Amino acid sequence: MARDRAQLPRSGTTAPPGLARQHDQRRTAFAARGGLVAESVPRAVHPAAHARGLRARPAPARPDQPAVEIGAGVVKLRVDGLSVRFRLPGAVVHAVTDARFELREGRCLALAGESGCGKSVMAHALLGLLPGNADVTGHAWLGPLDLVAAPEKVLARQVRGRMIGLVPQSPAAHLTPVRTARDQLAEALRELGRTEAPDEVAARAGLRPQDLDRYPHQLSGGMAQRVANALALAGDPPLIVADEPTTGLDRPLVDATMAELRRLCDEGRAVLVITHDLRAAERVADDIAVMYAGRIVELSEAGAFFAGPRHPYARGLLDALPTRGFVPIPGQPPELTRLPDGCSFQPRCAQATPACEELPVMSGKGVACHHA
Ligand SMILES: Nc1ncnc2c1ncn2[C@@H]1O[C@H](COP(=O)(O)OP(=O)(O)OP(=O)(O)O)[C@@H](O)[C@H]1O
Ligand code: NI
Repeated sequence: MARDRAQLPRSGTTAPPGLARQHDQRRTAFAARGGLVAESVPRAVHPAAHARGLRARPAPARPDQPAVEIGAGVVKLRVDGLSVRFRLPGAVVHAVTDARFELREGRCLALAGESGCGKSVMAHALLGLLPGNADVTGHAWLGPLDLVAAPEKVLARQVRGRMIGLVPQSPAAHLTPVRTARDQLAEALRELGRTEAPDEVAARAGLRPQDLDRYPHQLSGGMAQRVANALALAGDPPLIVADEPTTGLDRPLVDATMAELRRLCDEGRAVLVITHDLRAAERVADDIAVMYAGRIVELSEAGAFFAGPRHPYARGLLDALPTRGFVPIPGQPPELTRLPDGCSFQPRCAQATPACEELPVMSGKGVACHHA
């Protein structure tokens, strides 16, 4: 994965240290409660609802854009024109632009793309976990509830942990260092009003009772991952968001984690897995969404995607895999503060023509490219 990371340069801007820290504190508080944020988390750490009140530039409306229909099953989450902007002094980061996709029960959607393309920001937008300098527009329908418009109280009491479980990026860093895994799981269960014993929930995530006696620094990467999974599953949510669940794991653990996510799907949950690792995605995903510079540029069923991706960027990502030629994509992603007007991939694209000066619209077949 270090190799995958090396091939996939970070795009866009980096959050100033203060903002990044604020963001991390909130994620930590969230993950330490098993993807649950109860009222005990200070309000100051939850400015997302406030941020939603300060909407900036809405994403351009696009009535011409058809919905991409993939897969069967009941829709659990419908993301419709979701955009996220971060206000920085003198600049605006276009982190996510006009995202549209559905998560269905029993299906796993993998969200792939180079580092910095907006994957985690999208996940955090769904959970109301963005910092105060974020403006979120569009909709994310969880049944009749629009997660974008929902007040923080509703997200905290009804959504996080109960409806949507988050497996955070780098789980070890998100556990409270001074408390055992059992303690943290017990607290999450208590806050969710669940009566199961921590050992029972942990067993479902592949942990032995003695593993729960450990403090975070005593957990291996794989065990910390399982503790994070157990925390995310504590409230038995129908929808799971796993943000890079395999980063830093060796291949057998990657396989085990993906098998676990697959099992969650097969039990009827809807799973969104964010990953750099297309090989891992291939093992678990029913559908693949490829993001580039904040936009979803291809959305396909996994079988069709791996047989022949249609967007030139998606092809580039596959060709960059060690198993598929190891050919890196030339160039760098654009700064998210200065996106080109047309296709963002155009400067790196071998197929670019003058037509690419115009923004390609996502087609009904799930690809946003003038040449697909
Ligand atoms: N609080 C913030 N303020 C300003 N910019 C931010 C903030 N948080 C994230 N960003 C920017 O938003 C963009 C998308 O970040 P995001 O974390 O979603 O990337 P990612 O696709 O998850 O990457 P990775 O694979 O490295 O985790 C990046 O350019 C990042 O620097
Ligand atoms: Ni991320």
